[in-house]
Amino acid sequence: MFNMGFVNLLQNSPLPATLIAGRGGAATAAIVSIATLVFCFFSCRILHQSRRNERLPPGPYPWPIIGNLHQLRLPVHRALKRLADKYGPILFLRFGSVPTVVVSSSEMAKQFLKTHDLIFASRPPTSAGKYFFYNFKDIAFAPYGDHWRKMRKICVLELLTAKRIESFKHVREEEVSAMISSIWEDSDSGRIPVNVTKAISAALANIVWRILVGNFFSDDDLGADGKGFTDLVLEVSTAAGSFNIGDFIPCLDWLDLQGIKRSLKKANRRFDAFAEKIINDHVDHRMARASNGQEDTMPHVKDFVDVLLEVAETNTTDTKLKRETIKALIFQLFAAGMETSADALEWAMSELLRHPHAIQRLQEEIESVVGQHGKVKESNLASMVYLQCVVKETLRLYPSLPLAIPHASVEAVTVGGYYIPKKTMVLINLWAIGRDPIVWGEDASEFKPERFLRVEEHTMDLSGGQSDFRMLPFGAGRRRCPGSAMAILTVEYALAQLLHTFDWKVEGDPSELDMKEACATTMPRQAPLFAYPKLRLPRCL
Ligand code: HEM
Repeated sequence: MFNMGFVNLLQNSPLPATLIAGRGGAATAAIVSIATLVFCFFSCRILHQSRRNERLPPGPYPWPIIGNLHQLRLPVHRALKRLADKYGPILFLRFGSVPTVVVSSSEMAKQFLKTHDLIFASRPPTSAGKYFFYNFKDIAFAPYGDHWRKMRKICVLELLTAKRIESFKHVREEEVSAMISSIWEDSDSGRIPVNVTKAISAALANIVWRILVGNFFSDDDLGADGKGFTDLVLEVSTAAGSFNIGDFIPCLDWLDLQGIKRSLKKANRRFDAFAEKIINDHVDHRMARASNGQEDTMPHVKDFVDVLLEVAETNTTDTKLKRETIKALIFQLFAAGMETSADALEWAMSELLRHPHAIQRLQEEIESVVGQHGKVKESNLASMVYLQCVVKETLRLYPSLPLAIPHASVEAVTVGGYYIPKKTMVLINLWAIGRDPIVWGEDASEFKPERFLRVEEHTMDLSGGQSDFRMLPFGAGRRRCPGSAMAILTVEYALAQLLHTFDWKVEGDPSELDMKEACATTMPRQAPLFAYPKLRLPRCL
């Protein structure tokens, strides 16, 4: 969803004239060719001048029009790491006409996200923000400014507070229990391998949806044409994660060569009707409760839509919310909260399955805290130090958004001795930073939760608000993830329960388990994870 990553870049490689001839005929192709030549001429000149006058960071020479786009391969975070190995931790590229800097070391990340945080706190304009999120009424794609500040304030002070997260404890407990039962059932009591990826995704969708909207997640809610809400999220994610030629070569934007704008607008129309119904239902319930006097006698746990409607009713102009904003937030928080946490959980399970000694150590720890028969409670997690190390190690190796969300500079600035022009897109390669051997040692690519047992690592704060930049799975600075506390709690809790209830086995040699990442918007496994569960604690089901 978030990673305006260049997921379909290679499939959608920019060959404008050919693409157009196929769609609209020779006349359009001729216009595009002329526009392309003119653009090519001017972009070469501008490029040449900036290279001559300013000391830009090093990088491969860009081609006219497409710049360095041809150098990207999937997965993009790996391709950018290879370029960083050649040119250094601050690397200059051009994606079409958009100047782009890739940051690949913790030292450099600190310069961008701490020293010059304010300058890089904006986002580049994207079609997803414009056409799906009601012209940037969301938070993640919104440029730095008043609207974003208001959204951030609402997220941090109203929606994702420690108290609010705690109020949904029962949701996490119920949904994790339901996941455990479904795993056991689907595996025919451990006789057939179960699709762990699917079970995790379903549980996370339910948890996040109930927190957001208050009722159970049903994929059929969206209605008519047989496509469910998950399909819609996938559709928008794919469009948002695709390379939209128009975002990078503005003179071709109007042509919508890949149909991305059309697809985003269509998805928005479908979602809008659905979201209107959600909001109307909430308004009706609130009125009914108020007229029955229930608000005082039977206070209920407010979901995020309740909270947003309350904020919308406040009279301060500072926080007054438009309906479109509520709709944009519903969709974005669902996608942000669900996909990322599900990815982290499935990678943790995958690595643990390859490392039986780590599973054993974890199970011993959990048992020592909750006993042999009890269920894990969220209040137990603080005593499970090794569990915390496993989650940190997973996020170090598998940051769900490997390139964060692109940042953009609001003014020109010099960083590390290099000139960074205004409106430069900045990609922070979180994946490369977490695997940097200079910081993490020669075994940086290996899964070793023990490395976090040292006090220095164990006390490391992952939220991105502190001064530690050795790993940044949640980003850092002003645009850091506001959902990190909720994410860590959910992942730790679900993982502890999965390991406490079952022993796990994969088909074949566990060390040979396929660990390739998919080229999606976030970074899930390429192949779903299948494993056999064996019940350890019958009374837990
Ligand atoms: C393991 C789970 C998660 C990971 C790894 C993760 C990671 C990230 C990262 C890397 C960013 C971009 C930071 C940047 O641009 O520098 C981000 C932004 C964001 N995340 Fe998360 N996230 C997770 C879970 C969540 C959850 C549970 C929520 C809320 C329900 C959430 C809401 C957001 C929002 C709203 C933003 C945009 C912030 C802004 O632009 O100001 N995330 N996340």
